[in-house]
Amino acid sequence: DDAPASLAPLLGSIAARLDIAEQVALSKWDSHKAVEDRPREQQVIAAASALANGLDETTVGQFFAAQIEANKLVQYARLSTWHLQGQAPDTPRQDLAGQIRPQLDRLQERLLQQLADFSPSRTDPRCPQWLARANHTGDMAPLRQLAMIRATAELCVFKG
Ligand SMILES: C=C(O[C@@H]1C=C(C(=O)O)C=C[C@H]1O)C(=O)O
Repeated sequence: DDAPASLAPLLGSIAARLDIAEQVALSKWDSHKAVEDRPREQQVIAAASALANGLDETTVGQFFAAQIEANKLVQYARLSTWHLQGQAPDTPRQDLAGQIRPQLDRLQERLLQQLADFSPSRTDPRCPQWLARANHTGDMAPLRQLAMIRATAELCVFKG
């Protein structure tokens, strides 16, 4: 009952997108901008739908909405910790519009390709178990685990 080979690369790219949330949160700490930016979210989803890769728009929209929700979850958690500490880490910053968002954009195509590759397995009854196993591997930080669970929440499709 091993997961199909297409799952690990998809989860790797989902995690890579979540890694970027750290930089996003730092940028928002500095700028005092809200975590949530609806117009930007709509752009992200529209751009993904345009690439589509043979996937239907509902699937693409739902998948990227989940990535965005997971990304915000990481940001809210980081900001909360930094408020508690009264400071954010003194690490090098990246520019949101000039560097961070272009990085997120560059991940889109890879995510879509990997989602398309995994697509035939989405309706497999073992799908939730494959994901659960992947999301409960020993060494994952609690916040990363929660974010991965959120990001993959709609990946499996239940039929019947
Ligand atoms: C990552 C950001 O923060 C939030 C998450 C987004 C995303 O995951 O793409 C988009 C907009 C924001 O609601 C951002 O502002 O770019």
